[in-house]
Amino acid sequence: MSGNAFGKLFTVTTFGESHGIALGAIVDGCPPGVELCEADLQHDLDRRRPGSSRHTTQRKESDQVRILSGVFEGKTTGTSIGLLIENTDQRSKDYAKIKDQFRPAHADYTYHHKYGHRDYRGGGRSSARETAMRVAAGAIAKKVLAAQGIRVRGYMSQLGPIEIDFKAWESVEQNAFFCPDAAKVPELEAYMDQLRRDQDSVGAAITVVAEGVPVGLGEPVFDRLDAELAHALMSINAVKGIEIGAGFAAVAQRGSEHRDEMTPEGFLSNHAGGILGGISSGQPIVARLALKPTSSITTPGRSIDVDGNPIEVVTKGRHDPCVGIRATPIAEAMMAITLLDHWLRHRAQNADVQVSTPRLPQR
Ligand SMILES: Cc1cc2nc3c(=O)[nH]c(=O)nc-3n(C[C@H](O)[C@H](O)[C@H](O)COP(=O)(O)O)c2cc1C
Ligand SMILES: C=C(O[C@@H]1CC(C(=O)O)=C[C@@H](OP(=O)(O)O)[C@H]1O)C(=O)O
Repeated sequence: MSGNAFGKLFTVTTFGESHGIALGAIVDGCPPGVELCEADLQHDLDRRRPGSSRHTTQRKESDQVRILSGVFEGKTTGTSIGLLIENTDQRSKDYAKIKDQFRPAHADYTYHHKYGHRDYRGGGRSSARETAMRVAAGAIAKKVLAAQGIRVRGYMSQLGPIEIDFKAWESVEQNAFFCPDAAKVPELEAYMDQLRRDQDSVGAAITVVAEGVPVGLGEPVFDRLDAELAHALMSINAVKGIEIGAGFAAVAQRGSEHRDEMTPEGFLSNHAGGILGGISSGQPIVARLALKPTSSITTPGRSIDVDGNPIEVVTKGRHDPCVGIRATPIAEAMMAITLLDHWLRHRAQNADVQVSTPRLPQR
């Protein structure tokens, strides 16, 4: 196992390099009888796709997905779903100059030492191009969850130094940033335009929210839902931090403030982020991701080559000046995959559990 699979009952395995022939995924554990077609996956793939605004990499991929197996007469069969996206716009010559160099903050140095042989074209397997397949698999998970009343959505909550308050879900899909505050978009655009002129990159934060999650998903000890969510979200390229609910702000809170008090009408706050004891509480699950700035920039930086000589690296080519701009659909996908896996596990073990205590209304 080369660490390319995720999940226990609903599992996702991916293959393919950024400049190889194609990317693919094998999705196992999807319940049978789910109506599924390529269009169900394409919407989220289009949201993630490179080259769709001037603020992202200019690599132009249509990311048209094909369902190769696991669907018959428009419905999932319960067997492995095979997915394929062809690469069509590789420009491997961009990487010829840095083939024997290590870009600081990319995976070149670690892949070189781990494997002794690496596909330098586009970073090979280390490229975030791989996340297209997670988004395709995540769209399947979203569809199954939606039938259970569970909805996973995300938005950009910070771009570099610019903090973004949540205003409206409707705004999120109406700009290139997944920004929930339409009034902030011109500031984000101006910041990105200056950043490109500066030949630099910047980090970002993404917030992902799952609503309608029933109480009970998760496991009490090792596979705690928060631990598995952190695993899933941290496995996205360039993610350097995850918060659930209050996250690191909990450090400065007092117990009397942090605890989410309960009334028969529901919880009065959600500092827990919808998870208590590793198990969903029925409140919205809220996670925040910190993404680092892109490593591939044209500002010269010090590094070494494969022979250990000091060099100056300048990475030309087509790169995202802020990788967080395209990360929202990826984060949604990883949350949806994790939740569906736990939803199936919970159903398998606890479908017959009867509790006479009423459940708190969701708010
Ligand atoms: C959506 C997305 C797009 C990315 N685009 C680029 C890019 O254009 N250039 C680049 O150098 N890194 C890009 N990255 C980040 C690299 O893939 C990542 O930094 C690299 O794999 C090293 O892994 P690490 O940052 O997780 O340690 C992107 C990441 C994401 C999530
Ligand atoms: C291709 C995608 O993003 C790529 C992610 C990436 C990286 O290093 O992660 C580097 C760039 O690759 P290339 O130099 O081949 O264009 C991005 O364009 C994609 O997301 O589909």
